[in-house]
Amino acid sequence: MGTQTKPAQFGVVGMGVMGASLALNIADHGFSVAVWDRHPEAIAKVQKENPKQALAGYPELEAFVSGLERPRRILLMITAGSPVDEMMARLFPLLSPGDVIMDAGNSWYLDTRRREALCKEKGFHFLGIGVSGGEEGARNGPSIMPGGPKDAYALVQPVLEAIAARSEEGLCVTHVGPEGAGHFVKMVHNGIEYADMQLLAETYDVLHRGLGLDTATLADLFSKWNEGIAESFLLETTIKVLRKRDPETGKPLVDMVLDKAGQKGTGKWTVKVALDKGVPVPSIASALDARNLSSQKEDRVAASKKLHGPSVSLSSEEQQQLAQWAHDALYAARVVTYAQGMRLIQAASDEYKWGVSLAEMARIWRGGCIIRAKLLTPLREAFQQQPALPNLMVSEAFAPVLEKLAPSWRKLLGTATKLGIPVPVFSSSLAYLDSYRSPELPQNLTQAQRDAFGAHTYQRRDKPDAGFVHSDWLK
Ligand SMILES: NC(=O)C1=CN([C@@H]2O[C@H](COP(=O)(O)OP(=O)(O)OC[C@H]3O[C@@H](n4cnc5c(N)ncnc54)[C@H](OP(=O)(O)O)[C@@H]3O)[C@@H](O)[C@H]2O)C=CC1
Ligand SMILES: O=C(CO)[C@H](O)[C@H](O)COP(=O)(O)O
Repeated sequence: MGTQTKPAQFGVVGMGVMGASLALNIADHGFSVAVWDRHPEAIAKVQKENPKQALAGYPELEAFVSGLERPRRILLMITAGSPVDEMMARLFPLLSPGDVIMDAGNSWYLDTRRREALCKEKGFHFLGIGVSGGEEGARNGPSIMPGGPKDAYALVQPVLEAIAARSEEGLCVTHVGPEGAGHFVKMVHNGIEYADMQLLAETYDVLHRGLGLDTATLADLFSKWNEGIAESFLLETTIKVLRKRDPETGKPLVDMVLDKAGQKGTGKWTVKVALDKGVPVPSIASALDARNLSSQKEDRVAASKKLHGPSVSLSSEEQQQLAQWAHDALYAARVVTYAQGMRLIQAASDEYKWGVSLAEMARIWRGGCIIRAKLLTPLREAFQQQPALPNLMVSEAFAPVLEKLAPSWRKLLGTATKLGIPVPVFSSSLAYLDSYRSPELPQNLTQAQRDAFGAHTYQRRDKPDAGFVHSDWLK
């Protein structure tokens, strides 16, 4: 296992996929790193596979903590939830005032607030840090979203800045805000990730099943798209996935994958929080529902025998234009998805007085993270020019783009609906755009219905100062 005599500058707890990669990344940048995992063999494995990084591994937690220079900087990269509380409880008796605990997993932001308060009581610092980029990002440069007290951030800033991704717009790390701001932003990042992934899945479905393009042709088409405005890490990943062949059958590997999507919970949290805060995020909610519905495989198979879709063919215009419509709709729907996520972050930042800069969030997402995309550059500029922008969709940069692309988007939806191919995120995103741009919505009827059956009262348009009134609708 091996220990070192000179105290290590940084400690990492958890040698799973992300913890091991982050520890190696930190070591690559010249910091001495001590590591601990509850299973010593996990430590030995990382050390054996990476002899150059010389990680100091400790099977005993006490020795690991003693082996760190003060103030100790300990990053937890373990399963979110109760394991983090358990780990902190084990660390507390071993720490000294001024030591810093960082939780870099996908933790619930209210847990982060609670943990920070608990650490403060005990004289320790606590940071809740969102990390995005998967295993590769953690190893070579993730996007990092740290939240917590600024003085605690200052103690770890050089390390986080050394290991973060760099884009043309700078380092992909910044202090997001106090308390759970970092984990909140990471949660919304994941919500956007769900919607963007589902948009790509819907695009693939319409062009594959609807237009009959095979996976190789789709990969070529998406590669062309990825050279233009639609460029993104998730599109790039989709291309790689579509090109992969199954060594066993020689078929495209994606065709061998069972169509039941899993999830670990951050998408669900995003939707729950959005509901609590009254911020509509229909694109993210539809993506979550799409995963949930996909998991009901047996029901879907049974239903397919009773509920039949349309039997129609595409017009020659649809055959020629569908790919272009899909391209335009993908970009426009993505803008709308990011608009919802940004609105949700703004709402939380206002409520908790976090002072999160949306422009900075767009900047640190430009490299390293799963939702990095070309559109984040004009998105950042939009929030830089107008920090109090009510919604990204009405920005000078994006309003004309949405105007221009919406006709293609409507055509795509029309064609998909005609074919009976589900496009839940494309359609809910367009409904969001259409609702947001409507000065009139039919909720006058909703209010009248509420008042009619439950005397819930309503406001009159012609007497705005009259307050809430009731009518006897049913007589
Ligand atoms: N994978 C990804 O792409 C990303 C993951 N994350 C987040 O990072 C965190 C870690 O994820 P990942 O590395 O993928 O997961 P892994 O399952 O690979 O690793 C989990 C780690 O947590 C440790 N662990 C679990 N329970 C306990 C406990 N009670 N006490 C101490 N250690 C415990 C495990 O130890 P042992 O192996 O010994 O059981 C292991 O080291 C999660 O919060 C995840 O949501 C964030 C961004 C991206
Ligand atoms: O945090 C991440 C990326 O930033 C993870 O990849 C994300 O948790 C995956 O989520 P899910 O398993 O729910 O699809």
